[in-house]
Amino acid sequence: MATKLLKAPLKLALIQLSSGADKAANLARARSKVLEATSQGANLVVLPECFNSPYGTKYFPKYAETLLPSPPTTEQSPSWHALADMAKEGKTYLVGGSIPEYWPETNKYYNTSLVFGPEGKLLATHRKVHLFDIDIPGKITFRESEVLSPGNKVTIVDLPEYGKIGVAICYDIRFPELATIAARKGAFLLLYPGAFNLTTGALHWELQARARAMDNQVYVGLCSPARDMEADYNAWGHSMIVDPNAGIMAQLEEKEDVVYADLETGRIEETRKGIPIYTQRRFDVYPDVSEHYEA
Ligand SMILES: NC(=O)CCC(=O)C(=O)O
Repeated sequence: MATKLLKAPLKLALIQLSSGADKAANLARARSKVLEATSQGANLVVLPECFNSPYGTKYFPKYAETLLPSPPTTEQSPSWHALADMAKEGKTYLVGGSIPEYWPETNKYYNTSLVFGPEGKLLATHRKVHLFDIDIPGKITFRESEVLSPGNKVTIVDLPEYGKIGVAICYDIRFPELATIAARKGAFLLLYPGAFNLTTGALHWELQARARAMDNQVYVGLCSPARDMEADYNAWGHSMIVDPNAGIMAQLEEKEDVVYADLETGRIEETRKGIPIYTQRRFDVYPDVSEHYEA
């Protein structure tokens, strides 16, 4: 029998973390929530975008950490070490949301996600590829590119017991090519730490999650910070997990909480058998976006 994309049942947990200005307090809170999730049996835990700081261009330089040499020292990157320790303590795979990263050689900042394995080893790094630059008059203007530089790769991480996952950050979800490349390279799950807001969250959060699942017939998880109406940026919340048929498995409200779902082997194959878009593509009519990507 052909191997399934998801090789073993997996409990996924998304932590809709409430964080504030105190980085050490944010890291301690993240640790307690990660361990709460692993005590419930989670094998893969996800934190939100900018989980260790407020979200906003003025905060990126203040909270940025340097990730080289690898591993960095605790002074260079307390978050790197906190995440590695959480993963090891909870014996879990951990997608560490994202943190602002500073790259001294080029004097550039990035919005970066660190992925750790159950032994506390760094497995992958994803720098947000598409920067959140939008202007909806009277509603929201935001320009990450005033401070940040974009990453330049698709991130696919192999979790040996389970299979491959695609990791990207927030606004990246609006660019379906990243998702399609990861899925065509064998990912069973696409994860997006992300902080939509009250305008775009209401418009598109659920739609984006379900669309990426539907297009690619894979599981999708979106992990938001909890909403804080005292903060400069009000996150949408509503962290959610979607199945390969684009059905919502579980979704939170806006408060701090953890959302879980049991991902089953065979669901992707069953979905693709029923609606076989996966084998019906017409690469003689349009290009395969994954063709030139080396996993
Ligand atoms: N942090 C982000 O990238 C926000 C993206 C967002 O709100 C959107 O609508 O897209």
